[in-house]
Amino acid sequence: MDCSKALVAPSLLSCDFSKLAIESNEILEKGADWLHVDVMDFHFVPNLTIGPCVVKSLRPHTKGFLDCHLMVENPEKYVTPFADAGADLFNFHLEACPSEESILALISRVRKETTMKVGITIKPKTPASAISDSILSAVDMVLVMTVEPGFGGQSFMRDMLPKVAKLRKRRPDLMIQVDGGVSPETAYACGKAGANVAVAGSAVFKAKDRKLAVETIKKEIQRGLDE
Ligand SMILES: O=C(CO)[C@H](O)[C@H](O)COP(=O)(O)O
Repeated sequence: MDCSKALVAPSLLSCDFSKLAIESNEILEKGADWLHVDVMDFHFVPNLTIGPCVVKSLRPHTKGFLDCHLMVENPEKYVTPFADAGADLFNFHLEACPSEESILALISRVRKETTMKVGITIKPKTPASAISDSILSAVDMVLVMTVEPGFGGQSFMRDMLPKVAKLRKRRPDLMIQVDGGVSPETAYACGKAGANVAVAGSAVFKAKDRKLAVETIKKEIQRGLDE
């Protein structure tokens, strides 16, 4: 995975669920790199969204990279269901795990039992230092939330960017994703801090010109990365 290249992962949370496969493929044709799947269980966050059955239904209809962000308690229970459903990336929350050992064990299990890439996510109140060096060197990606997880359409938390910069300094070769309130206006700062993967829901799916929105976010992330 090349972290010097800007990627845009539109959040399917903001698409029309009745046309999930159509919306997914259309946004890929318009330049999106990945499809971001927001999995919420109504316990870890106060919302209930997509589960493995939906991912399994979508899988045969798209070749898109399914970047699954699990906002769930007990993420270890979801490894087999998401692997069987055809997820490409299993990204779980640090806050959902009781200890560093349990996180490292879960990462190893995903690697041993599946072909999925693995990521770790931190919520706004969790410092970058909560991700130990062992965890940081074991994952393919870190996601720094730039809103409180649970809902699309919230305002971007610019004060999360120093966390991105700290993580980028600790692992220059890592994929770093930002999620929440990312738009053509906020993307440059994300790239400048060191994030190379932008999740964007409302800024893409609610845009009049979705292609332009994807292209602009990607261009702005890349401009920040290149500076
Ligand atoms: O993880 C999420 C919410 O928990 C969503 O991916 C995120 O909020 C994207 O939506 P938007 O770009 O509209 O903020």
